[in-house]
Amino acid sequence: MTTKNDTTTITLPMLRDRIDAIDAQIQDLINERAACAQKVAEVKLTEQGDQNVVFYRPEREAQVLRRVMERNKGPLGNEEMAKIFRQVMSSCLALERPMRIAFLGPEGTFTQQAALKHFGQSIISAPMAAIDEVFREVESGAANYGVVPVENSTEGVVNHTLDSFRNSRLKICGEVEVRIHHNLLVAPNINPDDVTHIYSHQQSLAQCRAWLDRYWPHAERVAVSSNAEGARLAAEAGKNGKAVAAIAGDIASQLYDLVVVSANIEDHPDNTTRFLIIGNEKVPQSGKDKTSLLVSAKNEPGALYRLLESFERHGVDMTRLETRPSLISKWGYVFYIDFWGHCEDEACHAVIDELRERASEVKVLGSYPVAVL
Ligand SMILES: O=C(O)C(=O)C[C@]1(C(=O)O)C=C[C@@H](O)C=C1
Repeated sequence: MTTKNDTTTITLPMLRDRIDAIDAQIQDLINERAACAQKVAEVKLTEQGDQNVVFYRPEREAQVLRRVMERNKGPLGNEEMAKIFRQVMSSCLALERPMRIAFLGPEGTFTQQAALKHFGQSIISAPMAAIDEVFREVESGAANYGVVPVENSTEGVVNHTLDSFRNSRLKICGEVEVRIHHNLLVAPNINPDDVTHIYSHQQSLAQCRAWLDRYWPHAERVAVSSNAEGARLAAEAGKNGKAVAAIAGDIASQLYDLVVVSANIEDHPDNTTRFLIIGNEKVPQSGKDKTSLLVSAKNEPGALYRLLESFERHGVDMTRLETRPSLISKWGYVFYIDFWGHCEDEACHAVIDELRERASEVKVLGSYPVAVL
């Protein structure tokens, strides 16, 4: 190989030598960074005392990743570069204190994928059987943080998650989005043409409704607790020669050794789920934040209008408004409101103060950095 205007030949061994030298430099620098993180842990322990030291700092991580993307010159893309730094920080944090992360299990769910996307690979995974168990695990201190699904771009909100915030003191300290690709899966010994039942989580079945109506109108759809559980059941059934299929993602198909009959069967190609990170601490401002509130309106004419008017007047941009039954009075409702900004930003603070005067209850569920990756 020769370069333009240059007669010097660049050989493969030369390039590999150069890569080896760069790798050695990167390795030294990563270890230098890791040693810094260890020092950070010592400072945190001295400043905060042994009890309740907060090692994980979502606002700082978001700032680091945003800066990585802003200064990136390529040829690696911004996201690719941020993913590398995501893992570097994950390793550094594990060196400070390994984080136990509870998520809606079993192993292989999209929620696990979200946990790994948000925290990196260096975590202790704690799969839970249900959303309220994730909340309990974090409340009890058995897990440092939890990850739960909150809304899907095709199917809307995950009611269980919203309802779990009612009686919980946990705070939302982050969000993460995952593109959801579904596959129709069977055990290797099963002929797909024989399939009589299709197992998956009810949300996943709904996200593939049109595809199932078209290609599998006669197979019975069976809702189970998660799509990974559906994959496990399909694998078990296959061992007994039963022609059962599952709808699940790539991780679950690999985990349970299933064969992909059809890939990417979701009805909407941009099918995305948003997950929340829940923890025990409030998160300081990161410079680009969102806030989530739970608001009980007074049962009187114009009550909702007066809540919304406050956002408009202070120029605070709402991103979501959900209504759920209040569970206290029949036909009473509570509202889940998300908006841009941090509860300590002046305008957001003013809105929250006004809502407290106008609503019967306002609970700040958390202010947290907008998802970076
Ligand atoms: O800055 C800190 O507080 C750190 O602990 C360092 C660090 C990092 O590796 O950059 C690690 C973990 C935190 O969640 C945030 C950042």
